[in-house]
Amino acid sequence: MTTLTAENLAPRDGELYLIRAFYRAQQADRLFQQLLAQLDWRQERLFIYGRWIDVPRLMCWYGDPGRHYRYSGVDHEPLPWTDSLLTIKVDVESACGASFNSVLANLYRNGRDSMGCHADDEKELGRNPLIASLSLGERRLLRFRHNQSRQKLDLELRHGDLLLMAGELQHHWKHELPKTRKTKKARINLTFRKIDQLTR
Ligand SMILES: O=C(O)CCC(=O)C(=O)O
Ligand SMILES: [Fe+2]
Repeated sequence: MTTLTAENLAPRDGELYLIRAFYRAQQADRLFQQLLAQLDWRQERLFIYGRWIDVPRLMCWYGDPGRHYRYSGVDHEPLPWTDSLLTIKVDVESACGASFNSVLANLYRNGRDSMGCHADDEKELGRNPLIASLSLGERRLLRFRHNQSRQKLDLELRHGDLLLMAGELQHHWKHELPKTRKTKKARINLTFRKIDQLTR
């Protein structure tokens, strides 16, 4: 495990820190295998233009009880933390000096799986959220685009890398994980988040 000495990679309007090999290969291998086998991976579906579409990846949501979160248009109650997720959470928290109460896990089974362009700007995350994103398995491209200038920033996320998104980033940039023909192998991504309890 390495700690934060990174420079801000965002050219403007936000903060992006990339810690390469936060977990070294061997430990990253072990975590990848554990998460792949142990997490409760689910196929979510979206109702678009009158029909149900499979989301192009598997997902699951873990966290402290009561930390509801909306994704794919559905309100989700978190699953209870697993040992592996708790271990990672503690490591990530000490690296970035912040605490998290939930994690969204995504499994991209191969290069055909993807995530569309979005910002993590849900109200529950607060105004300028810190989101810590751990990559395991195949390397994939994460593409950022600035809302006004359309400036593009591509980051290759590799096995064991930790990416921190902070400051105003979610207000000014969107990000996506495009499909690719370069790989047929799987990648897991964990995004640790702090969800405020909103009164509803
Ligand atoms: O898989 C990734 O690296 C991106 C995940 C992401 O943007 C999200 O979960 O909000
Ligand atoms: Fe995101």
